[in-house]
Amino acid sequence: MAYYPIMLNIKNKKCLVVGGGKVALRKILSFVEGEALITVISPSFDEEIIKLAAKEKVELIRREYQQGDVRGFFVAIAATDDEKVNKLVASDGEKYNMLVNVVDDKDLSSFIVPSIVRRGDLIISISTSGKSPLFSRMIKEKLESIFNADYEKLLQKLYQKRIELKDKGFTEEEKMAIYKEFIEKSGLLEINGDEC
Ligand SMILES: C[C@@]1(CC(=O)O)c2cc3[nH]c(cc4nc(cc5[nH]c(cc(n2)[C@H]1CCC(=O)O)[C@@](C)(CC(=O)O)[C@@H]5CCC(=O)O)C(CC(=O)O)=C4CCC(=O)O)c(CCC(=O)O)c3CC(=O)O
Ligand SMILES: NC(=O)C1=CN([C@@H]2O[C@H](COP(=O)(O)OP(=O)(O)OC[C@H]3O[C@@H](n4cnc5c(N)ncnc54)[C@H](O)[C@@H]3O)[C@@H](O)[C@H]2O)C=CC1
Repeated sequence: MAYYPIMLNIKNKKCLVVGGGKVALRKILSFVEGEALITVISPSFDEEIIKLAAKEKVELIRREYQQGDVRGFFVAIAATDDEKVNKLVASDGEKYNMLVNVVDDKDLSSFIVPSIVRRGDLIISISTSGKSPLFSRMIKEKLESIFNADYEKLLQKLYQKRIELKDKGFTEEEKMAIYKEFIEKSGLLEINGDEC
């Protein structure tokens, strides 16, 4: 089985995280980036989560997960340290046809979360299909040292150019040549002097 990679628009969508520990925090932070309406259910919360909830759209519900809690959410992440609870969230998600990520079991997950290098709108996503999350993180760290803020700026310029050239009567080939020249001139895709 090969995973199907997508970019989800979660803005103003109700997203649930079950669990209030370190892994939950990481997943909540990525929901915050996506401007989701976030609910977290857990009998206890790490300090960082409590701080985050004070300034972002994060609702904390201090109790254990109860069967059916996933109802009405767009996506849910089971991030507790209790395998049984994570399994219950997964089976609830299946029942209601939802997207569910289970942090300790990729086979029960309808999606898994990649490692990300974010440079504004440029998103480089790395996944090992669940085989080695540490390897994902280390590849991310390597890419972070290569893809600096210049790439974000170049992307913004390319976007401006695309808007500028839209409906101006250029052929696709002509537009591609203009974009390519822009990219080549920047030198940002040259590795050891070679264009990659
Ligand atoms: C399947 C997946 C499900 C999911 O969470 O979506 C999953 C599952 C598991 N992770 C485990 C361990 C670790 N996870 C990390 C880190 C990250 N894990 C992330 C994603 C994923 N982790 C999905 C697949 C990603 C892929 O395809 O590569 C990242 C990329 C994104 C994120 O979590 O937001 C984030 C990097 C964030 C960053 O970029 O910095 C580290 C390293 C660290 O913490 O530094 C370790 C310890 C080292 C190691 O084990 O490799 C365990 C064992 C737990 C145990 O033993 O108890 C399981 C369960 C299992 O494999 O069964
Ligand atoms: N996917 C990933 O990237 C990774 C996954 N893991 C897995 O994630 C699990 C969680 O790890 P951490 O966040 O470090 O653990 P943690 O101990 O920091 O947090 C666990 C949280 O689960 C909550 N919880 C326990 N029972 C609950 C219930 N019935 N309902 C709701 N919440 C409940 C606890 O209150 C606590 O907030 C680990 O057991 C491990 O298997 C660990 C590392 C990385």
